[in-house]
Amino acid sequence: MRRCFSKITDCHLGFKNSNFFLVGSEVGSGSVTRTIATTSERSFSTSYAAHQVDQTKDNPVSDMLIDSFGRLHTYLRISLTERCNLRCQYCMPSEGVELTPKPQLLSQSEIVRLAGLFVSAGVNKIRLTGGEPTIRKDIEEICLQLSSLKGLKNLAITTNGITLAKKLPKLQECGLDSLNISLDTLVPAKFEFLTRRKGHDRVMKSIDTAIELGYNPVKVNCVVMRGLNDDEICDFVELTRAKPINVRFIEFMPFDGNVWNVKKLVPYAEMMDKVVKRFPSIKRMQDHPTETAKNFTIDGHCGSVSFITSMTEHFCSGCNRLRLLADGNFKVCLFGPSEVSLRDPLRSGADDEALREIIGAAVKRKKAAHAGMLDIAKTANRPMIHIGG
Ligand SMILES: Nc1nc2c(ncn2[C@@H]2O[C@H](COP(=O)(O)OP(=O)(O)OP(=O)(O)O)[C@@H](O)[C@H]2O)c(=O)[nH]1
Ligand SMILES: C[S@@+](CC[C@H](N)C(=O)[O-])C[C@H]1O[C@@H](n2cnc3c(N)ncnc32)[C@H](O)[C@@H]1O
Ligand code: SF4
Ligand code: SF4
Repeated sequence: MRRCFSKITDCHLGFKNSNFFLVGSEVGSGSVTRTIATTSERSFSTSYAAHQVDQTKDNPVSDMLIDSFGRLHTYLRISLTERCNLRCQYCMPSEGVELTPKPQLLSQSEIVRLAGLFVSAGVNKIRLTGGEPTIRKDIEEICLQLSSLKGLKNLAITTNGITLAKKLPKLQECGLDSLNISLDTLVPAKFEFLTRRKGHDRVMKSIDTAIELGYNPVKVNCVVMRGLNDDEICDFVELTRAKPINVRFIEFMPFDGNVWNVKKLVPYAEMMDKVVKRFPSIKRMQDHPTETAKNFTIDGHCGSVSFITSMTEHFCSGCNRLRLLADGNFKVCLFGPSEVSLRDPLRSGADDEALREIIGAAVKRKKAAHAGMLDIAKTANRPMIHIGG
């Protein structure tokens, strides 16, 4: 994706006193180089500057997508369905979740209309998620229509990969640019335990199909849980030696109905200790300031490794994400319970301007960061399967 560095040029990361820091030369200030963010003090006074790198010149970000901390929201996650063909323990309760009746879910044309509104305001990346987005029957048509939106630079999907191998060639033709596939274990029996369903071989096949079709990197999302799959961290890293994949270890997050407790959380620092011992050449890469992941390379590996540290080192100061849920609710933060319906005004005949006002007001109410770890666990929120990650 092409980036326009409208205010900051020549961004790079440095490393000092155990902190990575982002340095940028600012246009219009005599190219003065200064530290604009560190991992320990990624403060909000600097986040606006860091965010300028997320603007594209041909699709500038309108006020509707800028929050009260100056964060530019250029990434929209759309949940296409609340249903899924797996039942992952970390995502949903064993008894399943309450499903919104079909007529109350967004139709294809409603999704495209709302997405068009966001893209015309400056969103340049859309991720389809769910539930499992690939089980939606009209997914190809949705991809085709979204990928045609002027100003959209990247159409991505997060999927469990169960039915992906068969569907991917067509989805690629319909404009799907990037792929994240979830896989938490390399052991088939454990997969069945974790997901309460069979299908490990199908997910592995989907990863290989995605590589064959030229997706690079194929991102592999692995939620790490103590006593369940933390013994497989180095095996996942080993996979990146020969496969052009980016394995992303995700800290286990609490949501309604999942099996989270603090003892099951494996903190980033602990995961990293394991990896460094076995792969001492691991090196931090330059991260984009709005990314969820901290990214690393290892000598001799054609893939890479990342960590998504929502629980122990949040990345809220660089947040550029908004969420449209399958029932048409708009959610400005993954961990925030606050939601507003876009479906209802849309169905009552609201014009684009009225919808923009509702969206803009919700964005302005977005908080600086999420609550502390244990507070998140106590906050009322939906199950993850409704939110889509
Ligand atoms: N705390 C937090 N976690 C997020 C956010 N967005 C995604 N995640 C988590 O990151 C993990 C991977 O999510 P993905 O669906 O692959 O999305 P992504 O990390 O934005 O993917 P890329 O666009 O490829 O970087 C999941 O556990 C998500 O719940 C966010 O805005 N905040
Ligand atoms: C909710 S799923 C939806 C998309 C698709 N069904 C899938 O599994 O990839 C999106 C992402 O959220 C991650 N996820 C779900 N529950 C989580 C939790 N409790 N903590 C961290 N990540 C979680 C999944 O592993 C997946 O990568
Ligand atoms: S993580 Fe994805 S595959 Fe697993 S239950 Fe949730 S929505 Fe389904
Ligand atoms: S927790 Fe909320 S504010 Fe923080 S990165 Fe995620 S969506 Fe953004």
